[in-house]
Amino acid sequence: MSGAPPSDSFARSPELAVRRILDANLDRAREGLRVVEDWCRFGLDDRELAGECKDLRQELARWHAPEWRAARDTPGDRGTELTHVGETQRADIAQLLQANLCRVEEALRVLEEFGKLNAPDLGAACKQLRYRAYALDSRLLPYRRHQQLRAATLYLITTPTDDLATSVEAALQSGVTLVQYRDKDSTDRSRLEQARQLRDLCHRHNALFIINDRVDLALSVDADGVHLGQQDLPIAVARRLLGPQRLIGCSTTNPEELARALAEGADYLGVGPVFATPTKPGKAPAGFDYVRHAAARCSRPWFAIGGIDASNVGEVVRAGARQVAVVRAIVAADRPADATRALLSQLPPVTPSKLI
Ligand SMILES: Cc1ncc(COP(=O)(O)OP(=O)(O)O)c(N)n1
Ligand SMILES: Cc1nc(C(=O)O)sc1CCOP(=O)(O)O
Ligand SMILES: [Mg+2]
Repeated sequence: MSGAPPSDSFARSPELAVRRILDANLDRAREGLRVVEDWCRFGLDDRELAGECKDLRQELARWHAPEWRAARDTPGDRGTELTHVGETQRADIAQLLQANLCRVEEALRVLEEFGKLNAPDLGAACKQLRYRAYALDSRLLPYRRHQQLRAATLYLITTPTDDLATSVEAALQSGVTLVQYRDKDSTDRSRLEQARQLRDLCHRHNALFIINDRVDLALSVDADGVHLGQQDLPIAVARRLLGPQRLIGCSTTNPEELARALAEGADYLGVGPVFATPTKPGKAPAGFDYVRHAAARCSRPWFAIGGIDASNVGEVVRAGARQVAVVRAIVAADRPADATRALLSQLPPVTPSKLI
């Protein structure tokens, strides 16, 4: 390194710096917990989860030594102006919760590491608190999945292509938040590899990742759920295998199938085919009457599917759909990003208040 140090932080005593780190991260962890707690209390009406957040906050407050508070120097903190764009906007409650849980977990990890230097008891306590924060995170996971499902207006379903990951990534970057891996032709080895790759991609972009047909594959790659048709495993069998935390979608073509799928506990429905489509050859279109029926009767998220693209999605929305699923309109498009935007611009977003 040459020249003068870039900041006077080099001149601070390491001991003072560590006190400031402990002070800042004790606050950070408690603030994040407060956000999660208020949602559990006022949004979910879940006394037990709210109580766990409160317990964690109080436990942290007990560790906050006066000498660490005294080390605080907010005007001299060069980090207060570092704001990432993602911190000023949250798409929905699910994202807000996820961001705050991450904040808590990160702060606890920092406390654990720096605590090892001059507060080993704090370090050890924060390790335990971090495990409790992970447990809280996984108890909120099903709720976050349902929120995201309800907020997703465009569902991308894949079909094998030369560079599927590139198309899926373009769609994710353009606003898709729900992806289904559907591959009827490949070997299981290749499905496993592709599913892992797409799962990583989706989770990096905070999108839900669903597997078509195969409960075993969904479990193997830790997907968010599975999509089942009328000829696939019954919902009850899939639920036993997947547990209550993962999503199960079910294809329906008429009012009877829709009523049965709801009664059997599907988390969301496919409603179609709206139009005849070469992606599902031989399946007669259910048409707009069935879309209107779903709009009037379906209390859970449902996706109009079959032959939908940017040129006809407006009609589907006018028939009552607010969520649609597509294969070719994105995967076979010359520019998947443009195709995604063209579809999304015609699908009104769900306002956060409707997600509660
Ligand atoms: C969202 C969504 N809806 C319907 C389907 C079709 O499922 P299925 O009838 O099982 O047919 P295949 O996709 O397995 O050929 C779907 N995949 N997704
Ligand atoms: C996979 C699938 N299921 C349907 C159903 O009605 O259940 S229609 C369909 C194919 C949708 O593909 P595209 O967007 O290319 O028309
Ligand atoms: Mg199927």
